Amino acid sequence: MAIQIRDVTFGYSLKHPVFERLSIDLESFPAVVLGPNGAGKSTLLGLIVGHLKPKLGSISVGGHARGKDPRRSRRTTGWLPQDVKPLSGFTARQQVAYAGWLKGLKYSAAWTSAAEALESVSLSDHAAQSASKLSGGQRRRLGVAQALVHDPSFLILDEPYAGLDPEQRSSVRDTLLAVSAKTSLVVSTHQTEDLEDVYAHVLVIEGGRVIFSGSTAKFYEGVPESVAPAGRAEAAYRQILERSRSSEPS
Ligand SMILES: Nc1ncnc2c1ncn2[C@@H]1O[C@H](COP(=O)(O)OP(=O)(O)OP(=O)(O)O)[C@@H](O)[C@H]1O
Repeated sequence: MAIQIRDVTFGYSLKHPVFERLSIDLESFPAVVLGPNGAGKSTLLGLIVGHLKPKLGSISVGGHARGKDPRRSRRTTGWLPQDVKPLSGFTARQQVAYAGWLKGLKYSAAWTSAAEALESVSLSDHAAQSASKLSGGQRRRLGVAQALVHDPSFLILDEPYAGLDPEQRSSVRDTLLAVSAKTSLVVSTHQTEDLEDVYAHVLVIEGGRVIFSGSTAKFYEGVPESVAPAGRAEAAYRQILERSRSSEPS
């Protein structure tokens, strides 16, 4: 179950493409996408999900071309965008069930799966609460529940840890570890502390270019042994950025 991106060009405006002839193969999951602000992480995930359309090139997810069968894409892919909007007048469980129904579940299955999805992100206690009254962190977890309610083959999460306190982060991380056993997970994050525990593949992008794509072990290559475990991912990331910047023509 791979994700293949071939010669993709995409921009929000014609003058400023975010990606030009971008090609990426993702075959090992969970995969994490790292990169500075504005690197193109959310745009890349939006293209993989099919929420954005490439101007040129092609994207295939699990052997199926994106854009050919939108209903199939919705059924097989779960998506957490950066901004999770509460639906006015819906409880948390109703919102998650509605997301499941939109993705092809029957009403009763969506209702049952919504309770399970809320449980997996530790939101069961808020299932009957109005979605618009959830805190920022709770809303983020609601978004994760919405993304996984229909048991998708691919789960694409844009900054699932944003705005979460350490306890909530650890709860979402445990959820991701659990779901990664049965779904191909792609996560964009600035959170590198748990990288080694969760991800098999690391992708680093900067300025719309891939500057690293490889196994987590390869990502750490060259980090001195003297660096403490808590700082190793950050050191590896900085090393890749510095290497890429110093090899750019001035
Ligand atoms: N809706 C939009 N309209 C116009 N330009 C956009 C839009 N969304 C993103 N961009 C631009 O596209 C580029 C890539 O942005 P993107 O949000 O994909 O980066 P990112 O790596 O996810 O950043 P961050 O870490 O800040 O979330 C940036 O130059 C950004 O300004």
